[in-house]
Parts: sequence; structure tokens; C-alpha cells
Amino acid sequence: MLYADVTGPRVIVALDFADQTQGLELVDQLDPGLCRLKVGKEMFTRFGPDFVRQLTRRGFGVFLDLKYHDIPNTAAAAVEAAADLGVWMVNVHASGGETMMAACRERLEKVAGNDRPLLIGVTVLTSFGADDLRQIGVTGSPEEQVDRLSSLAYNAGLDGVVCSAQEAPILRESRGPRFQLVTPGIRPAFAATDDQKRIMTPSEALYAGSDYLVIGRPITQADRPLEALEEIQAEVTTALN
Ligand SMILES: O=c1ccn([C@@H]2O[C@H](COP(=O)(O)O)[C@@H](O)[C@H]2O)c(=O)[nH]1
Repeated sequence: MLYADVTGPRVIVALDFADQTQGLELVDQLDPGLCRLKVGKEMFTRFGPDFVRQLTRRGFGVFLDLKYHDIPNTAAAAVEAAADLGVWMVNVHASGGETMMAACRERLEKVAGNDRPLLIGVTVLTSFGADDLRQIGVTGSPEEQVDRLSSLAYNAGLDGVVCSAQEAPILRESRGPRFQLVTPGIRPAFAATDDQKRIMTPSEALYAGSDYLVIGRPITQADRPLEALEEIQAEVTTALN
């Protein structure tokens, strides 16, 4: 099951480095036409908005992965700040509810119109299995919970969700081809699973209906990061053709 209405690179490299110089050394070997970049809590907390600006200045589409979850007014102000930074994609926790997500979408439309960043709702973290959900009081399966949270994101007018590629087929069915599926937990055959539980390989994820593949340690912790990325890109190209 392949969808072709995504423009630009499908691979989003998750930059999770404690050292900014090390991160930029990798970035400077990458082509903005071939991948996008994700800045998460670690690098944003250490290096702040200026780090994001350094990436956008180099021409990369940046996914600011700060997973906002707050009262509607605060979350909306945070996504507005992300839009001011010029990021390509920003996310909020879908468990923050439909009202919070709609407030974020409305704020982005108001301040940035059609130039707004994509707004994506995080469903169930890819490091979660059924046991982890039970620990926090959720009795349904990860797939059921992802479907429930994605329906809130869809009703709030979000552009898509973060989910695992394992849920992509059911979300394609329930939310249609335009709802963007951003999938971490991607593990090429050569990589370790690490702390991820709901995983798929890059080609499996694309065949399942993923739009974007978020990949960190299989690239950033590889002995030869560029070679790892090139191997992944080749797998992606084969799957898409
Ligand atoms: O459900 C989620 C949401 C976000 N992430 C983030 O994606 C990357 C994945 O990195 P890997 O090294 O490829 O595991 C990381 O920044 C997470 O914070 C996620 O994994 N799952």
C-alpha cells in the first residue's frame, strides 16, 4: 500500500546528540534534498531555538519534536513560537485532547495561514507495548489506543499523527490517504532494536502506508552514519518504485 501525495524526502533523521558540534558535523554531510531533520527534547533543551535556526538556515525541513501537552492557551502559544522559528513540522500529544489540538491548529492558521508548519498529534509512543499501556491504566491494545487518539487528532483538523508503522494500515483505512503518518520505531535489518517495541523496517513501513520514517540511532550511532543513511535511502527508493 503506497501513497504518493507526499512531497520531498521521506526520511527524517532524528538528531539526538549531547554535543552540538557532533550533531552539526553529521548535518553538514547531509543533503536537505534527501532528508529532513528532527530536533527533540535533548538538543532543544541543551542548545535552544538557535540550534533549530542553524538547521533551517542550511535549508533543512525541521520537525520540532517537543510533544506539547498543556492547557489549550499554553499549547497554542507554544506551536505559534515553533511557527516563528520556521519549522516544517511541530507536534502535540493527542492525549491533550481535541480542544487543545483544535486550539493549536486554529492558532497556526491565524498566525501563519497556508505557510504554517504541519501539525501532528502523538498517539502511543513506539517504545510502548500493551504492558506499558496497562501500567498507565489503558486496557485496550496499542492499535486500539492509536486509533482512538488519531480520531481526536483528525476531528481537531490536524495534518496527521505520530504512530508506529504497525498501525499504518488501520489508520490508512480509517483516516484516508491525506492524513500524514509519521513513524518512528524504524529499524533497518542491520540495526539494534534499542528501547523501541513497535518496530518495522523502512520498506515494511512504506508498504504499510507510512508517509515519513523517523530514524535516529540506526544512523547517528552507526560506525559510518552516511553509509547507514545511504543504505536506508536505497531501501526507500526501491520500496517507492
Ligand atoms: O513514538 C515516538 C515518538 C517519538 N520518537 C522519537 O523518535 C526518535 C527515534 O529515534 P531512534 O533512535 O530511531 O529510536 C527519537 O528522537 C524519539 O524521541 C519515538 O521514538 N517514538
